[in-house]
Amino acid sequence: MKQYLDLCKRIVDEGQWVNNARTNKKCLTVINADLTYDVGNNQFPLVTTRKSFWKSAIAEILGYLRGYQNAADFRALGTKTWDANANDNQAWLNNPNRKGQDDMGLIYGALGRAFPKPSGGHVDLLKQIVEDLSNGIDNRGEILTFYHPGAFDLGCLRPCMYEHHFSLLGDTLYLNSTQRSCDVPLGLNFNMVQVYVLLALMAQITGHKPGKAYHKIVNAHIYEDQLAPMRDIQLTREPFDSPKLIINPEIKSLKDIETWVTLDDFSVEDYQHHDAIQYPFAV
Ligand SMILES: Nc1nc(=O)c2c([nH]1)NC[C@@H]1CN(c3ccc(C(=O)N[C@@H](CCC(=O)O)C(=O)O)cc3)CN21
Ligand SMILES: O=c1ccn([C@H]2C[C@H](O)[C@@H](COP(=O)(O)O)O2)c(=O)[nH]1
Repeated sequence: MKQYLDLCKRIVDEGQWVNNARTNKKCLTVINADLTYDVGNNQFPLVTTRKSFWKSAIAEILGYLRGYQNAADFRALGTKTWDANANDNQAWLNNPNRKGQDDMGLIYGALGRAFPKPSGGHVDLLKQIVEDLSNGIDNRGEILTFYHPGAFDLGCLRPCMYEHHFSLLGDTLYLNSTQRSCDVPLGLNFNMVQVYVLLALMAQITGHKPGKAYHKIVNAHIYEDQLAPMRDIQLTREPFDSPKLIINPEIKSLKDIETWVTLDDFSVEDYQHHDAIQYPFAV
């Protein structure tokens, strides 16, 4: 939580204004931030200086792992966070590749679970990584990537957290996640939860202890209409101790994640938080 507040404060104090053409909004921006989450010691990085809708964040990462590409599937899992990008962005509505209401196109898991090979066909990156790690193999390239520049015009948004690299040291699993662009008031509140949950789940289904997750952010920004609530409300609040995340131990395989896991398989204990803050969302 302190790392998050330090980053928010750094943007407020040192950020530079950048015009963003896609959203037509100005962003107060810094370059490079490195956050670390101690998953092995259950230091769940949930924001406490406002109410965080952590279930929505977990629904998003489950949807990515399942390769979803439709906002209705994300809603069925328990989050509406993809509705606006699928249905309200004019550039995507005008794109001939959009296949109707709720279509998000070829993004995130839709790519990572079926990454096109130059020689033809696809590779399921996640399945391969789970197989390797389950057999104790780390080939120094256990990389789940969602980044395919050749597919940008086929999806509603380029992936923000675009790469997850897993590593084994003895019986402990580590994760390095990379994010190219970060909406710190809204997106990061979710992305911290997602990096944590991804390592915890992957360790659980591959039979390893979770270690640390390292989260690299390149462009970290606050949109102009989010600055006042961040600076004048959220940053004036004292954080509470971090809560604990409990994951159903019956989740034992990638198939389990693909077939029966729901948000009921996750719970948070001892979550003390300040009141909710509604931040504007840039589509
Ligand atoms: N501008 C922007 N920021 C983002 O963080 C973002 C995008 N676009 N587009 C793709 C996804 C969608 N994400 C979202 C979308 C909405 C919320 C949101 O509205 N959060 C509210 C309420 C969530 C709820 O009730 O479930 C919040 O207070 O956190 C968060 C992340 C993250 N990503
Ligand atoms: O997981 C996510 C997804 C998206 N974001 C934010 C970062 C940016 O504010 C927008 C994406 O806009 P681009 O013009 O494609 O950079 O969404 C996030 O923080 N986390």
